[in-house]
Amino acid sequence: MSVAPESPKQLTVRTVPLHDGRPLLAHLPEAAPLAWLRGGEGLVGWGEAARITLPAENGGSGGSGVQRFGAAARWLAEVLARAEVTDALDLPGTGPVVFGGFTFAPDSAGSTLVLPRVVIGRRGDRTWLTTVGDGPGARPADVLREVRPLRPVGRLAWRDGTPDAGQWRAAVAEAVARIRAGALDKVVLAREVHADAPADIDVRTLLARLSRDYPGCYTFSVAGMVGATPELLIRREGDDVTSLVLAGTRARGGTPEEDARLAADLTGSAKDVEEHRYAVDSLRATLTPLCSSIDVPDLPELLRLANVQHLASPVRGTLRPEVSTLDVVAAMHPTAAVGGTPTPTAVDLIRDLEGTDRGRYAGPVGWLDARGNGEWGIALRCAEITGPRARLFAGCGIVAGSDPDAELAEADSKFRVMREALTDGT
Ligand SMILES: C=C(O[C@H]1C=CC=C(C(=O)O)[C@@H]1O)C(=O)O
Repeated sequence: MSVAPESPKQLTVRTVPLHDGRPLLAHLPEAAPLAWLRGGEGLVGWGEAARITLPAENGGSGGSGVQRFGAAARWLAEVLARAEVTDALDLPGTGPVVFGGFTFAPDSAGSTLVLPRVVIGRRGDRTWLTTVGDGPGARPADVLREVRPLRPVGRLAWRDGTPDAGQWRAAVAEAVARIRAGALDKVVLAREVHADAPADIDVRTLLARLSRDYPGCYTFSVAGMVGATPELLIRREGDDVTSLVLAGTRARGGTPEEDARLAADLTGSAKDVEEHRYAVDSLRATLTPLCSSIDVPDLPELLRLANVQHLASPVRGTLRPEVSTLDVVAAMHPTAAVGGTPTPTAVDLIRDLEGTDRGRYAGPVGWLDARGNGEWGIALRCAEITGPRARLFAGCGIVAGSDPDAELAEADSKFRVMREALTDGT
């Protein structure tokens, strides 16, 4: 477990209104930017007042027996206990805020939470600045310095990941065979592709393109995981929670007629409706004991994004008072949109057939404030950025009626999000 060595004993946290109408991204410096943005609102942050990076849990190589969500909750409680907060706004996202990303698998190291030194947030017409620390550098005038302009990514060299496209197709066929033999109902299989840039990638460039092209998605950047996910695991404000379940996908059409045909094909497809139902059923089963009331629509709606269209079910609930946000996140992960049904069998099959560590892909990503308000998505349509390297991920829900070639094409349409964000001139 690593914690930022400079963590001070006492954390002085101040939130003040900010009268600055510029886009939030315009404030972000290039080094280790943190972001959670949707439609111009959200949070950006930088610097590290405190940080935890968790090791693999028991069972993995080098596993430590630390349960990652529980360890994160304990760390957060300790950090918040040291915070002296002055918060003039008292809104979701004001006061101390941590950004976080958890690994998909328990035996994978790297779940990370960061308390930034500076956060700028926006909700409706209100913008605020939160600083952590007492030094002269914590004054708004010092914090809001000019940042370097965004850098282009440069010419990329693309490589297939492991498994490659052919091997992944075979893995999908194997999964379909196991599902037809009755071993499980659904599994989500993912693959990766890699891109090498000529220099360190300016994550802000990717964030700017993602939030421009996917304004309805959650554009995020947390400790190197960068993407624009359409899938909201949980938003909490007070005791109210909302979630958006996605499963079932078609590409967008090149013409309005083709688009409508693909949409009708999706909503009328028994295979996709079944795939979606597994995801809704697993969410309902997980949320019901945590909520005093829950509202799940009978039928999914259509969610249209620039690259794909999905079957989508918005779910609302009221949390029981004793339940923490990280309890909910831990209980919901992995949903059937990224794991499968039944979950334990699906997760075992993912390990057998993918043969690679997903890292924080398909894990919960988001932010949390000291009152328990927060937004957590599932890290999809994303890439892990390490210096000049990008590792992109995309996965597809496999059920008895899945066709490996169609799934390969669907994964490609999901890769488009990050491929285009990484490509200059798009
Ligand atoms: C696993 C991914 O998407 C999930 C979310 C929505 C629709 C999905 C699908 O139709 O297969 C996937 O379950 C991904 O984008 O990598």
